[in-house]
Amino acid sequence: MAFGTLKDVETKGKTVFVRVDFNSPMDPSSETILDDKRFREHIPTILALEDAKVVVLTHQSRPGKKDFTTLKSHADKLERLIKRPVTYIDDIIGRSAREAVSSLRNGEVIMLENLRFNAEENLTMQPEDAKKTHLVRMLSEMGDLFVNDAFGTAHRSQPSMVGLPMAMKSVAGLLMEREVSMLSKVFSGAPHPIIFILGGTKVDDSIAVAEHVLSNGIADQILAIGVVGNIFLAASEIEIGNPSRQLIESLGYLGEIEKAKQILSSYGDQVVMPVSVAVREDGQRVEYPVDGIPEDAPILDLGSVSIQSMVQLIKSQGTIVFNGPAGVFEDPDFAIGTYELIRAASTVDFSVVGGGHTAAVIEKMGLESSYSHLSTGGGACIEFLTGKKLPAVRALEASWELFG
Ligand SMILES: Nc1ncnc2c1ncn2[C@@H]1O[C@H](COP(=O)(O)OP(=O)(O)O)[C@@H](O)[C@H]1O
Ligand SMILES: O=C(OP(=O)(O)O)[C@H](O)COP(=O)(O)O
Repeated sequence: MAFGTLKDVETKGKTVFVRVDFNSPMDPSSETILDDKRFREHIPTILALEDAKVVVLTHQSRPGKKDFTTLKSHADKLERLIKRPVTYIDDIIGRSAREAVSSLRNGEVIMLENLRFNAEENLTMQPEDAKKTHLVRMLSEMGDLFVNDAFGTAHRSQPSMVGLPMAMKSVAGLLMEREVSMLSKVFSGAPHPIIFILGGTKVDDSIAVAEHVLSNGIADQILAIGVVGNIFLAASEIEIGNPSRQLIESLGYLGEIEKAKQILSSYGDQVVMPVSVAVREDGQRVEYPVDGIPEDAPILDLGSVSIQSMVQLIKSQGTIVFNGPAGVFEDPDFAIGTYELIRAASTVDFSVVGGGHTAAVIEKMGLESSYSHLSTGGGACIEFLTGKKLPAVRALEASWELFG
């Protein structure tokens, strides 16, 4: 790693700012956190700082959204999970925040207010400009060390993510370190054959990943499922029916069909797509081969013939990267494709999962421990897999050069 980690620094007695990503699904009316996976993933980093004075920094949602809210419930949730008091401070850089930080004692933990309540945190800027923001100047004067553990936000070039590392000694937290190391292994060191299973609805991201990993010889094959699978079927001149075509249009992805065609013309023999699908007809699940999909029924899952052959293919892999479900798994009639592929992928030597929906199904199935890594990042994980260096990772590297 070209950045420093917790092993490289002394934290005892230091005032340590820890940037985490506790941005979680919330019920805005009751302020209840609906999924605490990100909290659980950051716990080892916070516990590793038990001799320090810990100041937790995070954001929740974005301005204008219903779940853009204060962090009282986040502090309560963290307190329950680490079984130590966590004091919520309803301030970021004002006098009460500064006083709370300066009066911290070793072993104490406080959480400052939602960073995005400060307008500067919502700006996208270069690290050198971010360093000059009021937010970064004030925060960096209050602490000795910055630990960035917020992998889920690592693709955002925002002041806390890229400015703080320019202003103070900074290292990666344990989650950031594990995410970067596990996702890097996909590019180098993971056992072949390597297959990328690309499903769900974020077609533009999936096409970008497919392009990168096929053109750079990272993946041996791509397995296209979900709406991504429908795009590849359409690119192969298969009639996918009006409802599925309309969904692609309404998501703004008609242009992706042309990109899928280009991928097929260069790497066609490495792209596996459905040979059979399940549609809804008269309220029932009905299966068809892809050359006989009805004109007026939506594709909602893989058909059993495809499920069987894809399960066999997945089981023969050394590595799988799983991003996005095979169908509308929220409806039990159309969940089997997603469940069977997830079960098969859990048997492979090295298995990495990106994407909240896929990870949530894996947790629900109780298969989390059978996977090598479930990323906490959605956009961050995808950007990483398209080969881009994430701004926060680059900033940690630059910081280590400056202060390490
Ligand atoms: N054929 C399909 N038609 C419509 N929606 C689909 C289809 N296949 C999968 N989906 C939907 O994709 C959604 C998840 O996609 P996405 O957000 O890309 O996954 P992830 O969060 O794992 O990255 C699910 O809500 C699922 O219902
Ligand atoms: O949840 C996040 O991203 P994700 O939904 O892509 O996983 C991060 O907290 C970043 O949030 P943002 O997309 O509002 O900058």
